[in-house]
Amino acid sequence: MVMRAAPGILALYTGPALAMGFFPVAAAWSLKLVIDRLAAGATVGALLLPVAVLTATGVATAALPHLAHYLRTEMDRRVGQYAQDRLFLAVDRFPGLARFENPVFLDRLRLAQQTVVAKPVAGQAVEGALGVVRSVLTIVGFLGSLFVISPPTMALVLFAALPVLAAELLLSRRRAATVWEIGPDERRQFFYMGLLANVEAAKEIRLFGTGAFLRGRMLAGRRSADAARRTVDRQEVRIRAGLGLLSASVAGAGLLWTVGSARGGGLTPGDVAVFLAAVAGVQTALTALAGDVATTHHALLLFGHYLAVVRAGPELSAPADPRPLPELRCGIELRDVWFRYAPDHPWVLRGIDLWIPAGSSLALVGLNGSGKSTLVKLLCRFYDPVRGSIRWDGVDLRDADIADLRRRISAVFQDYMDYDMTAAESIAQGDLDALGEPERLRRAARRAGIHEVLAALPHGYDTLLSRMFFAEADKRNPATGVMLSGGQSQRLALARAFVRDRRDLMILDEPSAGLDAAAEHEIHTSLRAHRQGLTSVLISHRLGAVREADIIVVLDGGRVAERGSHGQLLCAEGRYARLYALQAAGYRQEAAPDPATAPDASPHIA
Ligand SMILES: Nc1ncnc2c1ncn2[C@@H]1O[C@H](COP(=O)(O)OP(=O)(O)OP(=O)(O)O)[C@@H](O)[C@H]1O
Repeated sequence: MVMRAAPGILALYTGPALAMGFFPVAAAWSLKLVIDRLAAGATVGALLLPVAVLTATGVATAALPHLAHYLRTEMDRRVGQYAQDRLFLAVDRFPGLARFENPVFLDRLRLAQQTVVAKPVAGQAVEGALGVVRSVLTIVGFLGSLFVISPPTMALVLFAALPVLAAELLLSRRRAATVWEIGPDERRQFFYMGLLANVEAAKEIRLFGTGAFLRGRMLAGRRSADAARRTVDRQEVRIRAGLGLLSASVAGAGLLWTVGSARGGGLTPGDVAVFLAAVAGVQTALTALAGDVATTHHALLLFGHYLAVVRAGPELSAPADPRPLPELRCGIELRDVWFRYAPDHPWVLRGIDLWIPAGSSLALVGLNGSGKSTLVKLLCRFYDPVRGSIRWDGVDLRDADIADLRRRISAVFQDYMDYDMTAAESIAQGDLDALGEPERLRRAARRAGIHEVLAALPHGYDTLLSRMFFAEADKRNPATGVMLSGGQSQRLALARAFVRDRRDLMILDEPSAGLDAAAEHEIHTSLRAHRQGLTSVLISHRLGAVREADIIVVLDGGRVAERGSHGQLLCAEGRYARLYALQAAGYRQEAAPDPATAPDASPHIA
């Protein structure tokens, strides 16, 4: 990845990073030559070269780390950008919703974001790998020096190195495993942190006084994650202390031996200097080597999460040779559709058979949890039926290209989005081609009954519908951004669906739940007027809003309990008729004292 994202920088960085491995050995040998020649009364000319090498290595040792640091930082920036792009490209390509609801996958995604995008793990791996090579160069240079002076000392130093390496590898594996193990605790912690700082949650938290309770839960997650980290830290301290003792013993034994040999005339003063530099240099390089191996190992283990996300294939099958999905001419058929969100979850849809003729309006009604929203999610192919099929003019949705299908659908979902963008951009999310077509945006806004509100904003359609991006100084200036009311935001979501004109299927999942009665009436009248051959599926708990639909389907426990027109269902005197009567009675009772002040003219499912 580094080679793809920053090849030039990597090449530049490799040179100084490796060169630094030679410097300690070159400096030690130059020092030996200076000391030995001085002791032998050498001329200035004979001292010049070793002194020059000593000076040059000193200068390079002082300067190169700064250059290397700059190159490393630049490399991290480029790799971070590349990784971020690749990661979110992969996420954007997941066709369905299942991955976003899978906690294990969400953990991987979070770790990938934290370690590869936000932190330069790839750069760490490269630096670690180069560090390993650099340390090996230093160690080989010094071991060679020790071999010249005393082969047994070299063997002793080498022997002491092996436990250091083994221990560092063990620690690195433990640390990486801990990062994964504490995932659920961290997720819990982030959830509560988000909740405590969330403007939507702030109202309930304050009114219900749940702040301390939520904070307690957040801290419990934190304490549990910290306890796991502390265990690894303690293990690390114990192992590192033992290794330090081993290193000090090796250095002490070596020192005794060289001083004794030098006194006996077996070694020159320069040899003693090289020996001391070699023992210190090998131990420093070994510690660095072990640290670099551990860093690289840890970085690569974490990088595995990034690769798992980037390489995760589509969770919905994609046909090798997709069948074209033409304009809807006949209708959409649900054939014995069974669905549950996971194998260990209960069935949500249980054998739905449904025919939605092209050009008709179908309304789905039913109690909470009866499966209405799930059914429309299947129509958009966010999930596939577990059994049965959904056919678009006879073509099973699984045999068509998903992008083709979605191009033919427009929708307002129950949990519609509020975008922190300008009004124009927010509407144009429905069809980005409309960004350059203000008249299309205005037409959609008019249909959704929000045009007047948007036109009256300080910068009209170019007003930012958010207060979150401002500098402190702009905060008091309403022209920099405004907040819409809940109902106005819902109308904006409708405008977003309307701007996707010329689509075959319009899905409206409670499009008017946040609107007042007059607005709801106006929206439904507008929908009827603009339908013109459009096939629509409407979900609403207000039965007054669905009575005009061509077909009304009552879902109960994931099954179709009744179907027919409003009149037919009333005559059948089944569930629909009972619910309708119940709602109508409620309104009659409320409306009786003063019909003019009745809050809502259409009945609701209780
Ligand atoms: N993402 C999900 N994962 C697991 N279960 C889910 C998920 N979404 C919905 N369910 C479950 O599926 C069932 C049907 O939910 P659905 O949202 O389709 O009902 P609905 O009829 O639209 O309800 P409402 O009228 O409250 O909007 C519910 O029992 C719900 O708990």
